[in-house]
Amino acid sequence: MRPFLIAPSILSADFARLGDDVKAVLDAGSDVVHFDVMDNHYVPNLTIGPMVCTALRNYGITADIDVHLMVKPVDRIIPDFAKAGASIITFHPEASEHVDRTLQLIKESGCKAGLVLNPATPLHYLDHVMDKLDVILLMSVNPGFGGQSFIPHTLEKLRQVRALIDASGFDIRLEVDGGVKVDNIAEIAAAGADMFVAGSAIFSQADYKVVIDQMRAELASVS
Ligand SMILES: O=C(CO)[C@H](O)[C@H](O)COP(=O)(O)O
Repeated sequence: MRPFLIAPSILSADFARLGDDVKAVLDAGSDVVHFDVMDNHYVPNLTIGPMVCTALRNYGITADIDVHLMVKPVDRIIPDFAKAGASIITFHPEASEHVDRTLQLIKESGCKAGLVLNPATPLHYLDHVMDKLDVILLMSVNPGFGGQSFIPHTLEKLRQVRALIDASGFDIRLEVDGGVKVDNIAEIAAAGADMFVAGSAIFSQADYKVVIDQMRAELASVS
């Protein structure tokens, strides 16, 4: 398994001082900035777009930015996010008319590409596109809001996707998003995840380093 990556979801960051907050969470030892894009159409919430991604890059954020598109349609916003400095772009297959074409568009834009599966979305969406995926993101809550509880059946889904990835031989990250905390991250890693999105668990704490160190200590116990 590759090194575990911790990706704070800036959905729970302080938007009034976003640059400083993102810098703080990276300085505290996290790896990747998870950037949640919601359109009040595909999901019932409205967040941030490419201009905010550009602003973070202009502010000096050099870490990978993992853009999770919860928007429909997806294709027309992809080149804008690539220009804005996205490193990874993931989308929900139900939000794309042509999943293969959308994956290709992300790659042609120079970003890594991934599919996101909601808690009730079947794994068959992965059929025929494994060779085009850099990331598979399993939602462990229904998308739209931070601070929800981890849905336990995600553990079995993670085990199934881990087996699919290992059997495929492709180099694909298995990311999980929603309700990830210090007290469940080891169990989630043991089920096969290697990239962990955590919003409220990190940003609700006064000292981000304490909680990130605790997550790393939990992950160290997983072989
Ligand atoms: O995509 C998301 C919601 O759609 C968020 O990234 C996710 O819920 C993370 O927040 P938390 O760690 O607080 O559950």
